[in-house]
Amino acid sequence: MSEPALRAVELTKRYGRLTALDTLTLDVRPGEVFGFLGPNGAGKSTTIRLLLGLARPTVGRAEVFGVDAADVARAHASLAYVPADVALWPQLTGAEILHLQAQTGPGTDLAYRDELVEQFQLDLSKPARTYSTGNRQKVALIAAFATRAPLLVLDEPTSGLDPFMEREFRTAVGQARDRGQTVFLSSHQLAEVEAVCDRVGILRAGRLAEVATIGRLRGLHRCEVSVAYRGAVPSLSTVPGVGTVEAVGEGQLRFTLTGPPAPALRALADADITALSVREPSLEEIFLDYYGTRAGR
Ligand SMILES: Nc1ncnc2c1ncn2[C@@H]1O[C@H](COP(=O)(O)OP(=O)(O)OP(=O)(O)O)[C@@H](O)[C@H]1O
Repeated sequence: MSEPALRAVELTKRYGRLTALDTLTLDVRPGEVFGFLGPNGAGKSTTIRLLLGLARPTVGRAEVFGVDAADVARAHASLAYVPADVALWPQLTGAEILHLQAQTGPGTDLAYRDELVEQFQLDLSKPARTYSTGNRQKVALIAAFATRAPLLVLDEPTSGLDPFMEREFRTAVGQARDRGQTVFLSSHQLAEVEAVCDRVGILRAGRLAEVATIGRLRGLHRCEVSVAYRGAVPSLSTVPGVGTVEAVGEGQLRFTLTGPPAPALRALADADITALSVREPSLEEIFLDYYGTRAGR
């Protein structure tokens, strides 16, 4: 399929005077794992509801593999969705729910589903009303990952999972990618996005602030270089890309660097450098650059 798995064209949602999503234009390519990152209230769930045809855009449109999101029956034939708050039929057991979903969804790989039940250590014999939040999330994730749907849409998929289960989740996303499925997941967990996503979109107060691969996102941001030197102090203050330079001890300097390192390396080559280390920003530092201090609308 050459159509994008998901397409948003100037997608906008207003609730009265509040613009929850502001002219979002975005293509998610078939086969990629796309992370949609943003703090509480940034508009992630609103975007997902619009992409799934669960809410109507004020302006713009959304498509799933070229099908208008409003054409729910056709659009949903090629996707599986796990909402942020999973609701299950309380009187049915986990096994009965998985059976029901396999019969009504876009087709399920039953052998793989059994493997997932093992991986996620889910007790299928219990009625869903006795399941914890995390166990309800597991049922929905297992049902979604076991489908052959070309697109998986996961809203805050690990919010109820413990760290061990988060690891299983990451494995399952990797297996989905290997099978060629597209995964679109929203998250405010940076480590998760960093671990599983090919590209990430950063949403801030309803607007898309950036779309980039994890590597490029880091490249756009400053890294921190520490050097030890003998003799004359390296002259860096006018070098392109070099930001703040600070002396951190006898014969030691630390400076920030943005963009290509060649000019800084040339400047350092003229000094007698005895040690050099480069620290890349963590995704958390990049995230904080976008949101200022504490994330918020
Ligand atoms: N039905 C609604 N009516 C009015 N305002 C709404 C409605 N749904 C969402 N909003 C508002 O739209 C904004 C975006 O909310 P949304 O739930 O999409 O954010 P989010 O990024 O998913 O946040 P979280 O991470 O907390 O789930 C918020 O200010 C929210 O209060």
